[in-house]
Amino acid sequence: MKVTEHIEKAKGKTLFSFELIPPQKGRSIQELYDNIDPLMEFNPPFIDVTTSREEFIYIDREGLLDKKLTRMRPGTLGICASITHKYNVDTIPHVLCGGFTKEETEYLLVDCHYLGIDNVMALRGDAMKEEKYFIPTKGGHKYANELVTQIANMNKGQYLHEVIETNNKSNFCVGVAGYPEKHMEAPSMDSDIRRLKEKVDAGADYVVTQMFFDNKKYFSFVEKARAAGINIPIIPGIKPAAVKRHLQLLPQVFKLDMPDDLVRAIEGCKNNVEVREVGIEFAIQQSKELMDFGVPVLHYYSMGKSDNIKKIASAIF
Ligand SMILES: NC(=O)C1=CN([C@@H]2O[C@H](COP(=O)(O)OP(=O)(O)OC[C@H]3O[C@@H](n4cnc5c(N)ncnc54)[C@H](O)[C@@H]3O)[C@@H](O)[C@H]2O)C=CC1
Ligand SMILES: Nc1nc(=O)c2c([nH]1)NC[C@@H]1CN(c3ccc(C(=O)N[C@@H](CCC(=O)O)C(=O)O)cc3)CN21
Repeated sequence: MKVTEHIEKAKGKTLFSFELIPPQKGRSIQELYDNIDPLMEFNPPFIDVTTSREEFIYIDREGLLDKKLTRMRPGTLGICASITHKYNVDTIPHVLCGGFTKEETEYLLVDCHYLGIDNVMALRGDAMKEEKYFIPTKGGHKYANELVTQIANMNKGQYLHEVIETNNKSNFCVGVAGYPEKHMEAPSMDSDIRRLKEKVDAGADYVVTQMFFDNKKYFSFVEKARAAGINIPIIPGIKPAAVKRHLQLLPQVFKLDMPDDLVRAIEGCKNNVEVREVGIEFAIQQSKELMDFGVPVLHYYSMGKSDNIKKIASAIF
């Protein structure tokens, strides 16, 4: 079922969902299941599975470093199919521009369609580690709105190069990313909102936001989006702070501000066990306020261990 249908069916009740990152290759899918199991009691209507970019690795061959390009966390679609099969829940693969040609994206979408996966999250994706800025893959898309257009075309029965037109159309519900604190590369908030509107006009059905810690940023983002004519659901993404290192890392990696009361509370912690508790308590308060605002879904970036997400969900749902 589509995300938008889940939201309609909930009739104003806030839903719970979360996001997983595939394990490093060579590891077991059981690790993922162990983190999903404790969260299933909160009835997530859907679970997102991220797609990781390829990266350069360096292999030491008797003193000479051999540079190889590889995807360290493959398996997004297989994980989606197996989670749906095991838990009877909708899964949403993240589809990226970076690292994929348009043809490869088409094959992936065909696989999704055959598997009965009818939601995809369409993202440009991050720059590779050694790149300062995102460099489009040869034969791939430059911005997420182009990817949304490709998916929307498939929904019309139009495949690449117009080689095939068919009445057996896909019917993907398409999610896109939104940035309450502006995307790091966008020159202004207004231009970023215009870019978001382009994705919506291309066919996006809902937005999931980048993580944020200050709800005021989300409320103001929703207001600006509505004023710009964006009328689709805007789902807040929430990441509980969990380790002291997050004080530097999260603002640096995701270009966001942390409220001073949270910063002070984390600074005052003696160890990461305490930080985890502070992060949980903060996320509970944040989630409660968002729920009162009437958000359709609270979407948690669990990305690994789920014990903190379970505590938050227990307090909220
Ligand atoms: N919020 C989320 O749920 C997730 C976000 N991401 C990350 O989001 C980041 C970007 O992905 P998207 O938001 O999908 O990219 P996007 O293509 O929508 O936007 C990327 C940047 O380019 C700008 N832009 C967009 N279209 C443009 C155009 N035609 N001309 C000039 N500038 C344009 C935007 O303002 C933004 O600064 C990546 O770093 C990605 O990995 C990844 C996974 C999940
Ligand atoms: N720029 C960007 N890239 C992404 O892949 C991404 C977003 N933003 N925002 C939305 C979701 C959330 N994602 C993530 C990815 C990793 C962590 C995470 O747990 N990161 C490490 C620190 C970051 C690092 O080491 O680079 C952590 O310890 O929390 C959280 C959310 C993936 N998605």
